[in-house]
Amino acid sequence: MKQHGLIIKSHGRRFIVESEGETYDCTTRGKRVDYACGDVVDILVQNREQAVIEGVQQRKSLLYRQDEWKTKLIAANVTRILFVIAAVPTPNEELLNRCLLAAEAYDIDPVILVNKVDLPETQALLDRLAPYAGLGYRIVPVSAKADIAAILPLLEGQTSVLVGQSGMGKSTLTNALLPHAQARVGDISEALDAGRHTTTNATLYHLDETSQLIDSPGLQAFGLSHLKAPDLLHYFPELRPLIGKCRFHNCIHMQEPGCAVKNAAEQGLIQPFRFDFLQRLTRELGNS
Ligand SMILES: Nc1nc2c(ncn2[C@@H]2O[C@H](COP(=O)(O)OP(=O)(O)OP(=O)(O)O)[C@@H](O)[C@H]2O)c(=O)[nH]1
Ligand SMILES: [Zn+2]
Repeated sequence: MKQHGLIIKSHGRRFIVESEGETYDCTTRGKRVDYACGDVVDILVQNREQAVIEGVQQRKSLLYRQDEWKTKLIAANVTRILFVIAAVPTPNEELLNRCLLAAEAYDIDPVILVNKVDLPETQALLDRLAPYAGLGYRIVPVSAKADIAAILPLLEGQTSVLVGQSGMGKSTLTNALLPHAQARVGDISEALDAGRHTTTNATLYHLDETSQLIDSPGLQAFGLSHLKAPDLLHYFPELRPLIGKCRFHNCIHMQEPGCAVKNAAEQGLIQPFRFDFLQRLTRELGNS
């Protein structure tokens, strides 16, 4: 029997799918593994516990992670990205910028969660992030250990994902947000959960009827190779007004004369880090 389901857990080649009140351990056809937590899939039920994924419904969004070797899927159909950053360990601004760009490319409203506000070093980080608030990004200070109330309204009616560098407090935040949801997914058998710490790519938890939270492991880089260099200005809020202002319509803002973006950078109208980031990304996408 064919039916729709929601992937709530991905473990390499296996997926846990929720469908019509039941949970199935699913394999895929052939060698196909390009499914992600949050995907709505077509499944063929085989018995009470097993099914096969036959295809995937069109996605509203798809986030990728990238390591030295390859790109993998993080989560699908996410509507809210919560980027977790903290003063300790040293935050990676490149990762933040890649996350913001991935969000912009899908019109997802990203929120920068500044965790560990109890640490004295946090003020310096908030000062460093001020330019991002200037670009319109919401910055929400929290403490996973003391007070997470500011996060709750951000989750309502959304499929949210917490992402960030290892050590920023994602697991602590997730545990604080999930006391109820943990119990709800408790009916997935222990066997399916075995190896969770080594192989689970992501898990989706139901917070309430309309809100989900996807938990994914710490990541080094967002995969952005699906983007096209000529589209990049659309994803930088501060550069959008310059679209169409360069002398050459196909300007990629590297060496071209009459480049409005380069002129703006020279006049200090763009944060140097953001301009460098645009150029780095243009080179990266050009080579891919
Ligand atoms: N002071 C302080 N420490 C925190 C806070 N939240 C988390 N931590 C600590 O930060 C460290 C890392 O937290 P985790 O939740 O394991 O971080 P993570 O981002 O999930 O890291 P990975 O599991 O490696 O991806 C732990 O020692 C936590 O106790 C906080 O609000 N304040
Ligand atoms: Zn240009």
